[in-house]
Amino acid sequence: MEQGPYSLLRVIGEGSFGRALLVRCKRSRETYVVKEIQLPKNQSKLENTRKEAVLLSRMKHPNIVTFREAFEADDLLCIVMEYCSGGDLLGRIQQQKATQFCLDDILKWFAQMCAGAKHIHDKRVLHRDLKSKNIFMTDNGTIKLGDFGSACILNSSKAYAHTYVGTPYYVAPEIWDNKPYNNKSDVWSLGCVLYELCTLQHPFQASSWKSLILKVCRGAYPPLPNHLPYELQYLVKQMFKTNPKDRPSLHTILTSHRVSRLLRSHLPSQEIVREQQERRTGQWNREEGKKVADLLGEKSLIKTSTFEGVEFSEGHCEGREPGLWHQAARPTGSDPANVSEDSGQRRRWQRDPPERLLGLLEKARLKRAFSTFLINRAGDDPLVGPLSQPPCDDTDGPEPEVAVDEDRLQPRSDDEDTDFEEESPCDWIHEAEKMFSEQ
Ligand SMILES: Nc1ncnc2c1ncn2[C@@H]1O[C@H](COP(=O)(O)OP(=O)(O)OP(=O)(O)O)[C@@H](O)[C@H]1O
Repeated sequence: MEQGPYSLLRVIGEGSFGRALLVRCKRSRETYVVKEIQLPKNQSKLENTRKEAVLLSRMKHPNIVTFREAFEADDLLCIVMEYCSGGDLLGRIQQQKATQFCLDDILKWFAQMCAGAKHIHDKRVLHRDLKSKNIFMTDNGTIKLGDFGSACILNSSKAYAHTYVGTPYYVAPEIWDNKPYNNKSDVWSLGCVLYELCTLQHPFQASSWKSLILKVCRGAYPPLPNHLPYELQYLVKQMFKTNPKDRPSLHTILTSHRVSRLLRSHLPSQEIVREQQERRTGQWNREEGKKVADLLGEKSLIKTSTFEGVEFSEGHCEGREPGLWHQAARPTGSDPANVSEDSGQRRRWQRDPPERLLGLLEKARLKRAFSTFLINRAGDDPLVGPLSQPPCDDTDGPEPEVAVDEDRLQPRSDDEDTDFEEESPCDWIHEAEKMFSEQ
């Protein structure tokens, strides 16, 4: 590092993927963060990892940590990015001690998070590890989403010793149920961050895996304090819908949700203008998309997903079994309540708690609160997670009054939404089971 264009100031932390360093550019004297990621040995995977890292890092948006450059040193891919001197949001929340944030700050920060995450989703990229620790602040108080793409980079190579899951406290119910990660899974995680901003607490507090997963899968969280506006309470409730189809997309949250007006009044005006321009120029017009799809029929490059008005370019779906899209498609006019029954294995929401997972976790040693969660292929501790195993795994003591997702057995799709899933879902529960059986 010292011989290159940057000099090392200090190590600012070590995450699940490697170290984060604070460096100074020798020429400009500006400070940056360098994230080190271990590179795979296999050549073709190496190329993919490089490409993906750079592609993902190059997303440009005022609410996304800015990429500067990437270079390789030894076996490490080093991604140089903007340094957010205000630190991460988790630190900011912890500084508050018991003093609640004012509503303006909550709305201003949350609106910016949504704008950054929406930008990623518009490009068909999933963050997969949204949490207050991955959300940063600049010295002028702007919110920046960081660390997106790490998950994809990590997943892109089997040479890595891990299968990526996410951060358990922020992971949506469908992930515990081994369903594919989708844009609404990011919405769930942002719901957790919004809840933290509103209460300084995590919505799903638990002292055991079992309790955490059951709470998440039931969508059971202590309600927000009454003094917060109804729109926010309603939004949180919707973001914690256990069925991803019932959660609003970021597009809906920012444009046509009850809370949109409040949020948009807290976004900088340039963001509103930018977004309107993007909508005018870049995005598919729904009517046009439908016409093209009708014309081309089965051979269409554009396929409509479970939800109307959703366009997928097949270019984005390489390697996906084509049949799955057919399973996911719902004819116009069919009853959304039946979608989960009719739409095939991958879309079905299982109503039972994930027994398979709970059984598996009984065997796991658990540690490290709030960390990114990986299935460790090589180690003797296959599940590295956030909670320490209590003597009795059954309860968390008396439950406080909780809001439960009452509608979870009667799914109600948000037909206006744009939905997409990860491209190569990994059956991580199966991976973990295999490892346990080999031990
Ligand atoms: N762009 C940045 N600006 C300022 N601080 C940063 C930046 N990126 C990371 N950090 C800080 O560096 C430390 C390490 O971050 P890193 O993302 O590597 O792991 P993590 O988020 O702590 O853990 P995990 O990998 O489990 O998510 C954290 O304290 C984080 O706040």
